[in-house]
Amino acid sequence: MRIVVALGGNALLMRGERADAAVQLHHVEAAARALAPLAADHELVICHGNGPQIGLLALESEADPALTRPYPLDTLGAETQGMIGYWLAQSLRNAGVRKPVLAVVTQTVVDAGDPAFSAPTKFIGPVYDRDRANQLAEQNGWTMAADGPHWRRVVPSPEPLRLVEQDSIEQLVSDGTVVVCAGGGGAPIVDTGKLVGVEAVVDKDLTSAALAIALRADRLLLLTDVPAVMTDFGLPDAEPLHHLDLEELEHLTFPAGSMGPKIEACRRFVEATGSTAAIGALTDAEAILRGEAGTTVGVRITDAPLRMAPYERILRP
Ligand SMILES: Nc1ncnc2c1ncn2[C@@H]1O[C@H](COP(=O)(O)OP(=O)(O)O)[C@@H](O)[C@H]1O
Ligand SMILES: NC(=O)OP(=O)(O)O
Repeated sequence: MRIVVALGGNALLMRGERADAAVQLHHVEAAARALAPLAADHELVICHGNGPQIGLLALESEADPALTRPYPLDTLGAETQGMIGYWLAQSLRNAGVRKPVLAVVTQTVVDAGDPAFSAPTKFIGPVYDRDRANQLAEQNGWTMAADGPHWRRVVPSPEPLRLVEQDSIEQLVSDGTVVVCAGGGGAPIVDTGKLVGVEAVVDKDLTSAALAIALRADRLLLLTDVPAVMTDFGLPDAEPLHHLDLEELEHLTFPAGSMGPKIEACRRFVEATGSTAAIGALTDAEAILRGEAGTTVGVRITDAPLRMAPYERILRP
């Protein structure tokens, strides 16, 4: 099978956790161990998030007195692709992947007229209390928005139209290379005859869906820090959803900055390919592929019951 996996930025650096390189590398190593079996048996393309990481780089850039202007988000996005791609490529090899592994910096074309440029929704960086968020908004001209009980910076997140390096990725994956690409949704650019970076962070789940469709992938796996899509999420009677078909999706709504884009990515992939997409925990990658964990969207893989036991703590906080 040809599989496109999207790894959540939050799974690589959990909310409230120290952003030290060693902490993140530790999470990347766990991700690599979970993905290594997939790499052995399938064609594998790995995309990753960068929300926490690009926010940190933006803070550093804002605070650097040596700079006339802070680095733009497209450039910081490319930096996160290099950093996380390096960690992933190294950790996949250390996890025993014997195929060639290549991390590539890629660009995602967006529309300069996308309404997202005037309505920021993408959470980046750490969480703050309301006072600190107000202070940063005033100091740096940032837009802040509520993320659960906290506040966080939000930036424009335009629609991914296509990846500039799509054909090269197809070539590499067809040749048996495990490709790490489209990190942070890809460095956002507009194409007006000349490629120019723009101030945005593209959603990596939507980019992964666009790439999975372009590569004619058999599966799209969106791996994050929750074991499944849940009804009444965060409430005591939350229940995991084993399976959703396209019709059911029409009647459900999910939060814009988190589960919403994942559901939309699944919908687009399933609609375009007639195959199966899935959402679940990173550590369950193999079980999700078999349809035994997580939430599948599209063609149902198995009727076996969802493995609930390990998730009790998360499902019923
Ligand atoms: N119905 C839901 N079921 C499960 N998780 C949900 C739901 N609604 C919102 N979420 C949130 O979505 C988050 C995953 O999205 P996101 O934070 O964007 O992840 P990532 O950075 O890993 O891609 C979960 O941590 C959870 O807080
Ligand atoms: N770019 C992006 O979608 O990152 P996260 O997964 O960290 O939100």
